[in-house]
Amino acid sequence: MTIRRVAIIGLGLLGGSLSLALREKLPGIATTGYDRDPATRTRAAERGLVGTVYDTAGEAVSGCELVVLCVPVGAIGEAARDIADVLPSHAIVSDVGSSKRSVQKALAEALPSHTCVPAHPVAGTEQSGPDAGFATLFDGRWCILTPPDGAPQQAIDDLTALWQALGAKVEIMDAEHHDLVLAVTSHIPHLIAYTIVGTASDMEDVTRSEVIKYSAGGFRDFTRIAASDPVMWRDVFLNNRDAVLEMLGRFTEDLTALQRAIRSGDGETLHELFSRTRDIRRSIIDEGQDDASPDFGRDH
Ligand SMILES: NC(=O)c1ccc[n+]([C@@H]2O[C@H](COP(=O)([O-])OP(=O)(O)OC[C@H]3O[C@@H](n4cnc5c(N)ncnc54)[C@H](O)[C@@H]3O)[C@@H](O)[C@H]2O)c1
Ligand SMILES: O=C(O)C(=O)C[C@]1(C(=O)O)C=C[C@@H](O)C=C1
Repeated sequence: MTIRRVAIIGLGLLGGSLSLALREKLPGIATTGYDRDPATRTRAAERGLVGTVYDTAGEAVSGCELVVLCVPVGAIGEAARDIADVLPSHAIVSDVGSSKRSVQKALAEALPSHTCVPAHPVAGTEQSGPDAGFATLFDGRWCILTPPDGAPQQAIDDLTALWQALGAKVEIMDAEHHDLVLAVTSHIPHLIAYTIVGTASDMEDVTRSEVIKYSAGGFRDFTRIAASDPVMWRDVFLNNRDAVLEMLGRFTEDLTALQRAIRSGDGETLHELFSRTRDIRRSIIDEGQDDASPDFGRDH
């Protein structure tokens, strides 16, 4: 199917970036948008994020071939129900949510007769809202598609071609596997950042000005991640509960082993782990340079 018109529901960081990337890289495609927050709709129109911002989701999806839901994963069901009665029957529905199992279920329940192909562009920042988006966010980044069994190949191909045209590399994955992988690579790192910054703040009596004063070091990296949107991340943890809890169990065991090594003065264990993790960091950097990743080296 030729995609001529794309509706974007949710005009924050991801919706805004997707709209700007579409407008810049695929200018032949018309874009429409809706956000449930009136102030966001006004700002999105001022920034020209999409061709037309509508006051209802129904108007935004009218006549489109593709709808992309760019809302927190806990709001996907509601956003899909909002358009269910007016969505053109041939339209493909996708999303950008950070967890995929619950999204797949919510879409199947809300839109049983439509073609739904969930997606997750693994690219973002700690910013949110209609001013946060930028057109190059997806350049050289992975976008993981998690089509349910029986999804039409044509729809998968159309979505793959679209994300590739926006600069992303596409991978197809089972939703369950996606959630397990992302629990380790994205969700638990965020949980650790939220925890360490929370712990430091709870210790304010002891640390007070030192937290600010010395935050140019490793702690500063954690504060960037811990500044990420609270609604988005609340929803990620509630919607990827099983995978996060499973991986958190393994993480806790490894942390306990390190605790034991420190207590018993086992420097060999510490040195071996730290050498291994340094190699991992170096290989990620090498890969990033090969990809010319756009935000590599930004101020973390
Ligand atoms: N932030 C990241 O780094 C990142 C990266 C990849 C994927 N994601 C995923 O992208 C999605 C959007 O995240 P974001 O960072 O753009 O958040 P954001 O807060 O910047 O934008 C979300 C927008 O959705 C709107 N919204 C909420 N419920 C709605 C509804 N029912 N109907 C219409 N609009 C609604 C909000 O008003 C808000 O403007 C989330 O599912 C998130 O998991 C985020
Ligand atoms: O760079 C960041 O700020 C991010 O947290 C981006 C990040 C990630 O964890 O890598 C966050 C959530 C996503 O779903 C995808 C990307």
